[in-house]
Amino acid sequence: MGNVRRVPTSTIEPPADAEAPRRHPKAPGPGERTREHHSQCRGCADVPGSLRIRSWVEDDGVSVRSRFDVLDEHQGGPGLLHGGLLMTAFDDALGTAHTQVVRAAVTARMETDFRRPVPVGTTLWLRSRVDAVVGRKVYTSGVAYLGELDGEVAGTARALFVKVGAEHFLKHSRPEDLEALGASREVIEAARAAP
Ligand SMILES: CCCCCCCC(=O)SCCNC(=O)CCNC(=O)[C@H](O)C(C)(C)COP(=O)(O)OP(=O)(O)OC[C@H]1O[C@@H](n2cnc3c(N)ncnc32)[C@H](O)[C@@H]1OP(=O)(O)O
Repeated sequence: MGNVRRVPTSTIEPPADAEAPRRHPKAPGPGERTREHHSQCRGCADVPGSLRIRSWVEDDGVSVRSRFDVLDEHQGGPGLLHGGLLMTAFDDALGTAHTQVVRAAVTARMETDFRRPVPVGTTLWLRSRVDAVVGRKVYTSGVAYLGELDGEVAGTARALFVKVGAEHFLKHSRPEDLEALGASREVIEAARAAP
């Protein structure tokens, strides 16, 4: 297999004794609309090619509900939502749930069950939550419903996010995107030179 990195075999089931997650003090409160991940995010930003997912914080301050209007441009099979875009919707919604609890984390692993086809014209509602945080690992899960919250289940997903610091982006993002966010060339170069 040469240089191919071994795929981790650890489960994404949270440990039974993990503590319940708590809302980050700077995260939006119950009923509030959540912030987009980034101004160019293809999940939630208001830009061409985005799924334009909108999310709101639930009463517990940790879970979120998200709305995804399925349009012609989201087709896979004729008149039906592309499965990869349902995964994108879950990635975004679960990623929004994690920002209620931790500042920055990236998707390490995600599992999706596709239960029902989703016709174009449907509004999908997703409920997403953080189940546990253990060290850098953030365990999340979610359900997508057809037409209304708690309607027929279209799919379910679980994802493991891993907390990262600013150096993750300083090392890997395009320099011009970092500079647009205010990072200096010196800071970017120093992060890239670090081991
Ligand atoms: C602001 C965020 C917005 C989010 C919304 C949208 C989400 C996204 O699109 S994120 C983009 C897609 N994801 C990525 O690009 C991530 C690419 N991967 C990486 O950068 C790295 O592999 C990363 C950061 C996940 C982990 O690397 P690294 O920091 O070296 O940590 P590492 O030591 O390997 O793993 C930490 C722990 O997670 C576990 N882990 C890591 N990957 C996996 C995996 N795929 N499956 C199961 N467990 C895993 C490890 O086993 C380890 O567990 P333990 O602490 O118990 O030993």
